[in-house]
Amino acid sequence: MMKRGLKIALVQLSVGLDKSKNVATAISEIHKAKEKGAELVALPECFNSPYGTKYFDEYAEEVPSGETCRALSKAAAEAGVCVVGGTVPERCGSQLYNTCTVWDASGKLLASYRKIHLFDIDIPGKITFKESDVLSPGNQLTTFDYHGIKIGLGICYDLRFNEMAHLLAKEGCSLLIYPGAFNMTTGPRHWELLGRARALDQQLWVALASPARDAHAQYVAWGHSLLVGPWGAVVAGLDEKPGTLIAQIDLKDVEEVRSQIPVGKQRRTDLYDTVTKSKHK
Ligand SMILES: O=C(O)CCC(=O)C(=O)O
Repeated sequence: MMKRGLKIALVQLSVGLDKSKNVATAISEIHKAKEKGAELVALPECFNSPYGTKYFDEYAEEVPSGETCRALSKAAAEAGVCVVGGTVPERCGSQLYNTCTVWDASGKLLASYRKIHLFDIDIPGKITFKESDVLSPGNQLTTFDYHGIKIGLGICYDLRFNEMAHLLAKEGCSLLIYPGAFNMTTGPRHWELLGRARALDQQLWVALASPARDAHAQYVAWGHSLLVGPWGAVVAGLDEKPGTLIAQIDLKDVEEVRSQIPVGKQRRTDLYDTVTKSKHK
């Protein structure tokens, strides 16, 4: 019988300048999460490198041949767990991307997703960030299947784009996973609100995995990794410190809300539509 749920772990890692140490911490937390019963372990955005445009080139690796990918594949196989490998700065020829890789429980690459919406914002006196100074955007929406559940991927700033979440839901996703690293300005204002909004609009589970907060870092992450259910309520969440959230995802909740409040079937697509384009660019 097809499995109806999944126990997932969101690992809120503390990330520093030492790349090998960052990767080693991630691997050790993957094993600990497995021991606590997790079937899928998700890591945060930019978990092998500090987050910042000045770091991406130095920390970048090829996907999937780089050392971080090899370590994730090995950990997934040894622990026997699916790993959503947060993100790493990816080098491909002369381009850099912000990329999430997914590994199945035998260590095989299941999916690879390059952030499609780059984080370019300017809030004077608070935060100015321009990923597009050094990164290129991906051009493809990405889903994968695990234990009979279709899972969609987004990365951080992608969370702000409801059309993307809508298209992933239309592809059949019941869970969207966003490795992310909001900051001390937009984190308290928007992180949870956006996670809940995407879950409520699309009537699916939403998991947000952040690095832990380091008050001395150049970019201070908000933390607060969380899991939102398809009714739009936060089911579990962390504070700003390193930690791991483990929670059960049940497909029954998705089916329940979608049948009881059937907005998915009530859309007036005769008047409007959202269509996937440039899928294979
Ligand atoms: O949207 C935000 O406020 C933060 C986004 C971000 O930090 C990112 O995309 O890496």
